[in-house]
Amino acid sequence: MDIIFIEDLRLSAHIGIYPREKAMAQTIELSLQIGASTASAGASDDIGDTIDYAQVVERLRRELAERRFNLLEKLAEYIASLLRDDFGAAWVRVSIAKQGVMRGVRRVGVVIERGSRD
Ligand SMILES: Nc1nc2c(c(=O)[nH]1)N=C([C@H](O)[C@@H](O)CO)CN2
Repeated sequence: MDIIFIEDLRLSAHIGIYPREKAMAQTIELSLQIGASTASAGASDDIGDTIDYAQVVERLRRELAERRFNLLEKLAEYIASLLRDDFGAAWVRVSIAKQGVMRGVRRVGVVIERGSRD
């Protein structure tokens, strides 16, 4: 399994369970590992033969600008489904972190893996 990755993408999102979080967007940090064969693109040198990570970033910016989530878990599932259903990823690891939301803790977050690595 080959991997296309996006590391520490900072996005503005409406996410959280508390009223103050629902009232305004906050910055989340997103890291993605997207499992897909890169062999075709490696042979053809054509962006049409692979998952374009620039398109992934653009799509996520648009989606997060429009949607609201309570939990990081729900957002992670949403992103995993989007990558598999709309971008054709066979396997994904989605890591999402919030920074500075709790006293004494630098980052909190979730990591999920979905799909098959075979
Ligand atoms: N497992 C989770 N725990 C918590 C979440 C979450 O998304 N998943 N969210 C919150 C609050 O929104 C928090 O980020 C505010 O400090 C608390 N626990």
